[in-house]
Amino acid sequence: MGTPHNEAEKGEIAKRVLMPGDPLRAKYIAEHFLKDAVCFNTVRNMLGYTGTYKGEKISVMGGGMGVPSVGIYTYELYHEYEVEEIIRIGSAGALQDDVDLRDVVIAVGACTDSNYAAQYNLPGTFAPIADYELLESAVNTVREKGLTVRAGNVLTSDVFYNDDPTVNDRWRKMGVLAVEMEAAALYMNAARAGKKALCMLTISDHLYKDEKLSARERQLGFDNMIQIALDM
Ligand SMILES: Nc1nc2c(nc(Br)n2[C@@H]2O[C@H](CO)[C@@H](O)[C@H]2O)c(=O)[nH]1
Repeated sequence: MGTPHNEAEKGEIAKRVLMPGDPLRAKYIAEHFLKDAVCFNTVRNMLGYTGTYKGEKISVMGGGMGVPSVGIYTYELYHEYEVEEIIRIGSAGALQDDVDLRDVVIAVGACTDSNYAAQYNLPGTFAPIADYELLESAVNTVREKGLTVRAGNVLTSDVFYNDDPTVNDRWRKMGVLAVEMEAAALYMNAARAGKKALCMLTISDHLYKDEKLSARERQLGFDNMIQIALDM
């Protein structure tokens, strides 16, 4: 049957889904970390796979860039495919001096400049937050691996190239750790569906230091985060 964006049949997607932005990373994870991985979606090349890790069924699927894209794919996973947990594994730009390249940032909450929450007609400002059990499990796993983890607020922005150069300074003064473009939509969809979500990010660029990871270092950092998501 499927949906307008996902040709998977019901039952083909596991209860837990890892979600990188880039579908080619979903392919990479399926090929390098999962056993007996089977592709369940090729619509718009937003690749998704289901395989096993240490005997447990798990799926991995790209979510694309930005709130609208992740809003579509995660809504369908929760509502059409009975997915229970979605763990976004992505990358982000650092906003704080004490957040460094290769750090793992776990989004306790996701501030946003997106209008996504307007659909709920709430009498105030909704706080998009991670599921506590997933958060605790991820933080413990990162610590067991001796990696640096920062847990705090992130910014989910709808704009990558902002015409106003001062916006980052204003989020920075509020202690926001990093900026990306998807977490808030995932957290709002999970809250509305009564399901679980977590967003883990590796820092691949720094907005206040002229530092960037090489492609090799970016891949290494991503492998660490995949391992955390699989072992948590
Ligand atoms: N807006 C924004 N998004 C970023 C940044 N660094 C990274 Br990696 N991203 C993420 O990478 C994609 C944009 O390059 C989006 O999916 C974001 O989640 C950044 O400095 N700013």
